[in-house]
Amino acid sequence: MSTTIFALATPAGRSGVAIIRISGPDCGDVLRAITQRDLPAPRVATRRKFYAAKTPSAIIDDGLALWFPGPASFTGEDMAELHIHGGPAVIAAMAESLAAHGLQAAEPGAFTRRAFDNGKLDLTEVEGLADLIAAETEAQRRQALRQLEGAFGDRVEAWRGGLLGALARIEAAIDFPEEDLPGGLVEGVDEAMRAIGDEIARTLDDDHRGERLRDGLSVVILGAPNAGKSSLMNALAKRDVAIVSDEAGTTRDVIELHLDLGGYPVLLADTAGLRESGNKIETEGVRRALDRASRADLKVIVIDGAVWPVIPDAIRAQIDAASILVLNKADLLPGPLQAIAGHQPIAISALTGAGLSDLLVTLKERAAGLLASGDQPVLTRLRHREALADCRLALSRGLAVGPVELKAEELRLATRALGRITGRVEVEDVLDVIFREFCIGK
Ligand SMILES: Nc1nc2c(ncn2[C@@H]2O[C@H](COP(=O)(O)OP(=O)(O)OP(=O)(O)O)[C@@H](O)[C@H]2O)c(=O)[nH]1
Ligand SMILES: [K+]
Ligand SMILES: [Mg+2]
Repeated sequence: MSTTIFALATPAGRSGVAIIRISGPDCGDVLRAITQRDLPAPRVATRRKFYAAKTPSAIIDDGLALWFPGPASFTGEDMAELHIHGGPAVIAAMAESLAAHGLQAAEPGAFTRRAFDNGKLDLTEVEGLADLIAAETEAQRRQALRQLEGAFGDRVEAWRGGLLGALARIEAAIDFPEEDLPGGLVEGVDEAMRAIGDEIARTLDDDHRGERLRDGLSVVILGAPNAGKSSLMNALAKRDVAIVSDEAGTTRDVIELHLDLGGYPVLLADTAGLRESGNKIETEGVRRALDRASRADLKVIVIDGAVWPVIPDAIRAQIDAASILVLNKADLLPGPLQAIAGHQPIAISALTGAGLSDLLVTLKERAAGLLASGDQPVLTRLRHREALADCRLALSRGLAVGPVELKAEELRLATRALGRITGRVEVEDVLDVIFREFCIGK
């Protein structure tokens, strides 16, 4: 028997309204007890006074109660919401009263765990829900909502259904050879395996766009000391995040900033100027800068307009397909710029703000090329990627083997890998499909 749990669903602290959620078998009894009234009509916000458990004549607060009888609730259990005033003392008194009625404070994620256990959400939907709550930009929100609505899980389940059908055919051929099986039974199995394997391969070949959208695009600002990297960081942040000075070697630590680039999440990093230095701390800063650069999705390489067209070798070495060249201090430079290593630099002045909008447009374009749009069901986690890769491997092995027993074993592994994604691995499924398709053992 499940326990009955409660938790504050709104952030801790002071707020106009706070919402306490309750889930479990004692929910209805406790709601009746704390309101000293009958249950409200299901899913209708109803004005109620809430009473203390230990001194039943004492009113804690006056608010709204909602009653969600299971199984048509988020967790599938009986649930309630108490909308109370969001003062710390009100919340504390309510929590104390619920605990006195025997309810347990919920662990993080406990409601969603119950929803999963009761089949209300599959694992990808659980992940979508977590991502939706964590989403900081529009594209992230759209991607998370799609996953919560089951777009990705449905695709995986459709593949799994196809493979279970193929497995059922093979199992029938193995286990019931005496049965009068329809002709051409095993034919088509390879075809299904190949078709689904190809679709999975296409899904895997996504350049990590969904994962990147979920995690945020990693963009690093690189350049020689005093090129104006921190000035650019501050200009993009529209505030003073990094120290700027005319002293070369000012920045040592990697300084991070979250940016919303037209709906795309970006983690921008300012770094130490790249140069050989006798200073231990600065050398460590340069090591950190290079480490960050090696893991970045994009590199904004800032070239110092004050020494243009001289570009130190350490900076030149960083120019590649992942870089955007920026020539800073354009206010000091007359005339047009020539391309460097095939890249046309964007002229900016971190000081005056000139050219920053051009840089932002380019950054946005490059981000759009690297990130999922949020509108397609995509892989958002390594977990999905690994399971799909396992599935695909099992399918290729299954296609390569002759004996049906071995083919069946690989198919089983393939479906199990997909089942891990949605969290629905069960042998019962195979039996279900066998009996439904062939009516064996009728
Ligand atoms: N004229 C002009 N000066 C600039 C511009 N951007 C930055 N500076 C100046 O250049 C100097 C160095 O700027 P920073 O932003 O500290 O340079 P940095 O690349 O972060 O330097 P380190 O952290 O030492 O590697 C400061 O004196 C800035 O005021 C610009 O667009 N025009
Ligand atoms: K500096
Ligand atoms: Mg700096």
